[in-house]
Amino acid sequence: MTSEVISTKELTKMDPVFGQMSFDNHEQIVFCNDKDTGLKAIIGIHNTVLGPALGGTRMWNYSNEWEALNDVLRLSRGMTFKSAITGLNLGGGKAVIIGDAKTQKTPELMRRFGEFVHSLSGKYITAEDVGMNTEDMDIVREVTPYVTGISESKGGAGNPSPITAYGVFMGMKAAAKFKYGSDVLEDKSVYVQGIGHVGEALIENLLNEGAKVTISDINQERLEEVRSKYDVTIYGGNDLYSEKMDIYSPCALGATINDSTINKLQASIIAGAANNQLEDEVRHGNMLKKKNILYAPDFLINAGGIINVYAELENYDKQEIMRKTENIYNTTLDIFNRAESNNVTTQVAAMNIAKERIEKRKREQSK
Ligand SMILES: NC(=O)c1ccc[n+]([C@@H]2O[C@H](COP(=O)([O-])OP(=O)(O)OC[C@H]3O[C@@H](n4cnc5c(N)ncnc54)[C@H](O)[C@@H]3O)[C@@H](O)[C@H]2O)c1
Repeated sequence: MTSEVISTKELTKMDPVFGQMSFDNHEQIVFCNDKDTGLKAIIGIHNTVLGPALGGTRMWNYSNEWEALNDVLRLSRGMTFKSAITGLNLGGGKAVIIGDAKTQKTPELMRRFGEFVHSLSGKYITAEDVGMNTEDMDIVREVTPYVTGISESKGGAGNPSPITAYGVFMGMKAAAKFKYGSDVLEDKSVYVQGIGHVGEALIENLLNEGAKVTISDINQERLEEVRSKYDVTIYGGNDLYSEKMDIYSPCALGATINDSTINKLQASIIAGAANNQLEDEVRHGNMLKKKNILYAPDFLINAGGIINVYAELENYDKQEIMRKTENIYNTTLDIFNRAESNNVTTQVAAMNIAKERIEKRKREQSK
């Protein structure tokens, strides 16, 4: 990946850490290195006003350290607002491990990473993200209690992806309600970009409701595998953004909504799981609004995963997880209504609520 947004050339023009464009008053950034296991990781703690900074660990073969740093800065900031808007008592954090998850991830490396997490005494709590799974978190659990997303057999809430997908589905239905007057997705054409853990589970929800699903992925084998299981069409063209569709659902990586794609986009709704979908929150939020494309803010509708792992900390059960995730529907509708009445983008409307909650807690703490 990329730095999803800024080119390395741009990144290296700025001061290495605090001067980065993606630096947004982060509380702490921890660089972790271990020669024996080959671990090179960065933990980003953005904000802990509402609680410990919880966020997954992503393992990715970044082209350089600038890109890894930029990613962890952006992702950890996103977690702060995700937990805030979802009403969880958690702050925002995230970690990235630099390397290829397929060839460089070993139990020793994961354990060593867990020790670094442990050294922060609970200020940061980890979980899985791209390149990680519940088994990896089980290994981290051997050396620290500050980890969530562990297997059900080990007392955890299990794989968060189906819950994330359900939340995205709820957000998408709320968008349909707002846009078309009905939240039924039957016969709506939905393009799911990225059919990984979340994408596949989302497809199941969509097909159950009778939506017409087209899938795309850079992994051809994965496309064939998913098509063999479900009644979906594989996208065969080379410019998905120009296709006629009702709903575009980005479920791969971030920043796919940018100057070039918005100009082409024919969808009337964007609702997906990927983090940081807008390359530039303000500019691209405004462009979507102008084009009358309804954007369901990513950090609002993809919160099912964090609701699921939060259950491990708060000891609530599956029913409560589902209830909280289903509530994403109401929160999303509320955001759309606020955005419309205040004439702001949906991203701004959602961010304002999240920021208000953090500011309120800060005031209470300073009393
Ligand atoms: N897993 C969760 O619970 C969760 C929670 C919140 C947010 N998210 C976000 O949702 C997204 C998907 O998560 P996941 O767990 O399904 O990841 P995953 O790694 O299982 O799947 C990602 C899929 O996207 C594909 N992909 C990568 N680049 C692509 C591209 N340019 N075009 C098309 N496909 C591409 C990959 O081949 C893979 O199949 C990520 O951005 C993740 O951060 C996931």
